[in-house]
Amino acid sequence: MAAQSATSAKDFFRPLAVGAPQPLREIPFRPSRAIHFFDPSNAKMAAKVPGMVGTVDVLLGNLEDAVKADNKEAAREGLVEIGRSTDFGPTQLWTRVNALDSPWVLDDLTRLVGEIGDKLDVVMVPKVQGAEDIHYVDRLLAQLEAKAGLDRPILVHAILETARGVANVEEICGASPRMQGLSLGPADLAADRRMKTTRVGGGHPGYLVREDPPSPTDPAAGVDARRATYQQDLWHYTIARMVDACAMHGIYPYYGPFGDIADVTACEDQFRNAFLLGCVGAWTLHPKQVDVARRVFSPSADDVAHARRVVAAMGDGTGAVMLDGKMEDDASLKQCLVMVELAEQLAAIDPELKAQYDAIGGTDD
Ligand SMILES: CCC(=O)SCCNC(=O)CCNC(=O)[C@H](O)C(C)(C)COP(=O)(O)OP(=O)(O)OC[C@H]1O[C@@H](n2cnc3c(N)ncnc32)[C@H](O)[C@@H]1OP(=O)(O)O
Ligand SMILES: O=CC(=O)O
Ligand SMILES: [Mg+2]
Repeated sequence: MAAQSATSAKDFFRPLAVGAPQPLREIPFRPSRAIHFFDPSNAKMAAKVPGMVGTVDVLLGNLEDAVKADNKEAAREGLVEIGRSTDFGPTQLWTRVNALDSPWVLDDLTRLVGEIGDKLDVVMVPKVQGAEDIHYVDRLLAQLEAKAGLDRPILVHAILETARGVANVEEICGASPRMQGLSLGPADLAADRRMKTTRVGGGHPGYLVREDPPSPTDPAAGVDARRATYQQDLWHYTIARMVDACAMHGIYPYYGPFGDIADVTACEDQFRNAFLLGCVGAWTLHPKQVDVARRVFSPSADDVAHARRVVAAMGDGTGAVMLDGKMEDDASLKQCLVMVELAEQLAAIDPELKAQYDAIGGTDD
C-alpha cells in the first residue's frame, strides 16, 4: 500500500510513511509535572540521570540552547548512551532537538529515532513558527519510525517562543495527531518580541499597576509613596492563549523555564499561576526546582477533599445544592471532576501523593 499525502480530513490519521506506526486518535494524559532538563554532554549531570528515574515525571535530554556548539555531537551521543543503558520505568524520556534552521537537527532526529526511538516518548521542537514546521517534523518522524521498525508513534511538543508562533498557536496545536503539547519559552519569546526584560520567566518589578491617588481632601494627597503598587504577570496573556489552544485540540500546556534558580519562592508562584490557569507541568532546570514543580502541579489534599465532597453532594450531577454556604451545580461539578480525575491519575504513579489523598478520603483503585 502506498502512503498518501494528507489532503483531506480523512487523511489526518493516516501514517505519513509506508510502514510507520498508526497515529494516535487521542493523546493520553501522562503525568508530567516536572520536565527535568539535563545536558547529556555534561558528565556530572548525565551521571545523575539514572538516579532521577522515578523522582521526576519526565527526563529531557536537551540538545538545543544551553548546550555549547562544540558539544552538540557529544550531547547527541550522550543521550543515545543514556537512552540505551537506562531503565526508565514509569518516567518518560523526552528530548529537545536543535532548531529546525540549525545544521544539527537533521542528525539529531535521524540518530535518536534510529538508535533509541523505542525509548523516546516525545520530541520537543524549539522555535516553532507555524504548522509548516510541525508538518516537516511529522513526515520526517514517520519516515524514520518506519525505517527503525517502531510500533508506536513518537509524539511532538512545540515551544511557543516566537511572536509568529504565538500568532499561529491554534494551527500549531492542530497540525498533526502527534501534537502532545506546548511549552512557553519566555526567554526566546521576550527577545523575539523585543520585550525589555532580561529575566528568564517570572515577573518584573516595573510591570505593575498603581493604586489611585488619594482624594484632594486627604492630608496625604500627592504622596506617591503611599500609593500601593501591585506587580503583574508579564506572561499571563501568552499562557492563557496557550491553554485555550491546547484545550481546543486535546493536548497539554506547560510553563517553561524559570531562570532564577536560587529564588524557589518566586518560581513556585510562577508555576502556581500557570497551574491555576490550566497548565499541567513546568520545566525544571536544576534539582532544586523538582520538588517545587511536583508540589505545585499536584492538587492539594484539601482541594481534592473539597472536590470529592461536591461530587458526592451532586448525586446524579444535575441541579443545584448548597455546600458550606456556596452554590454548586452541573458546571462547578465539572470543575471538581477536573481536580478529582487529576488526583487519581497522579495517585496512580505517586505513592506519596496517594497516601496524602487516601488520608483524607481515599482514591479509587
Ligand atoms: C532559558 C531558555 C532555555 O532554553 S532553558 C533550558 C536550557 N537550560 C538548561 O537546560 C539548564 C540546565 N541546568 C544547568 O545547566 C545547571 O543546573 C546550571 C543552571 C548551569 C547550574 O549548574 P551548577 O552550577 O552545576 O549548579 P549547582 O552547583 O548548584 O549543582 C549542584 C549539583 O547538581 C547537579 N545539577 C545541576 N543541574 C542539574 C540538572 N539539570 N540535572 C541534574 N543534575 C544537575 C550539578 O552537576 C551538581 O552536581 P554535584 O553536586 O557537583 O555532583
Ligand atoms: O526555551 C526556552 C526559552 O525560554 O527560550
Ligand atoms: Mg528557547
